[in-house]
Amino acid sequence: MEEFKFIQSITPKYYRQPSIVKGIGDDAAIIRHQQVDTIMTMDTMVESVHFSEKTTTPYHIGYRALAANISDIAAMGGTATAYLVSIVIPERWTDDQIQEIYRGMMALAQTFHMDLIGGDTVSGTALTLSITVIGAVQKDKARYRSQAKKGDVVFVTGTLGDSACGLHILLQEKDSEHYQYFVDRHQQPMPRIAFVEACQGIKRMALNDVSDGIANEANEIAAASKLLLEIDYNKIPMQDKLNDFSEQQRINWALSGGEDFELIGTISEEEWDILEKAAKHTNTPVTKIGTVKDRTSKNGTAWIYHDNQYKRLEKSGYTHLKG
Ligand SMILES: Nc1ncnc2c1ncn2[C@@H]1O[C@H](COP(=O)(O)OP(=O)(O)OP(=O)(O)O)[C@@H](O)[C@H]1O
Ligand SMILES: Cc1ncc(C[n+]2csc(CCOP(=O)(O)O)c2C)c(N)n1
Ligand SMILES: [Mg+2]
Ligand SMILES: [Mg+2]
Ligand SMILES: [Mg+2]
Repeated sequence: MEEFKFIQSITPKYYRQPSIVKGIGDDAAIIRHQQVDTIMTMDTMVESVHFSEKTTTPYHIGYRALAANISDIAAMGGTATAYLVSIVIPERWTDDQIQEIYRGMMALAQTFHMDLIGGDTVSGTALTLSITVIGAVQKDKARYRSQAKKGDVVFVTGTLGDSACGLHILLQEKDSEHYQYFVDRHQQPMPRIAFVEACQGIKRMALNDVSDGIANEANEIAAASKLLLEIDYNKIPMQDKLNDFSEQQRINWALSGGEDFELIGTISEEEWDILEKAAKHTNTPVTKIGTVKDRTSKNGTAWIYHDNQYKRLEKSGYTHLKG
């Protein structure tokens, strides 16, 4: 499809958010926020790095790419309002497949009441989706990685390792009907926006979303807060069906598999009750998995208790550039 026609085909007929003063159709979009802080985030998904023909249909490529970005808005404690999509389209991709990618994004955008307000279209060699999401959070209510305090509880939402297990099943072409749950968790992650919205009454909370695996994200909170995060391996929430796989696979997936798009955070014991209520209210499983400590020489790192010993939880998740 010709570029102008393509842009026309993905232009929304109306905008859901009143803050959008100008959407698609000019040199750039305009958003007007007055009483709230604006959140901006961008993540990119590339064919054969983040998805392949074996693992993801065009619809799910769009869905997942937008979900990964909305997850970062949730990790800041906000709500997502609008998004911009830069797409690199190789020649062999058909018009229908590209429309399917947009259908996947539009389905999720509808769930979160978001608007597509711009982007860019170019031809190239690997299908690439680079998405910018704009969000909003009550003034001074953003949840930073640096907000952990000594004595805090470390918690995670949902279960960990599901997405990596789903990826394994898709790549190995295992009986995916029996394991459809894991495949769905890989293809259609649900960002925890409802939960963070329900947490608005909480005074202080550190948050990070699980894109690379908690072995990374726990270290990121420890580093930003200049404290030590101690995690008990036996408390990490995992699906029962994960027991069908080896202990080594389970550990790898839960700690370093990534792409679960759950949240890992820290909160004071005093505010835990409010968090539990928010979790119940939004049907979000939450599990205490550790504690924040102040150990001068080890601050900035995460540790894990497993098989009766404490070990450094090395950053072991997915990294794109190897030093
Ligand atoms: N190429 C870049 N140019 C400018 N800033 C960048 C670039 N890459 C990452 N950043 C910034 O670095 C910080 C960390 O980014 P990172 O992508 O690691 O976080 P994330 O999106 O939470 O993780 P993930 O990419 O695994 O989902 C963010 O503030 C991000 O905007
Ligand atoms: C086909 C295929 N192969 C491998 C993976 C696994 N994978 C790719 S990127 C990433 C970390 C998050 O990336 P980022 O840091 O860019 O957010 C992971 C776990 C996949 N999803 N699909
Ligand atoms: Mg990123
Ligand atoms: Mg993140
Ligand atoms: Mg991200």
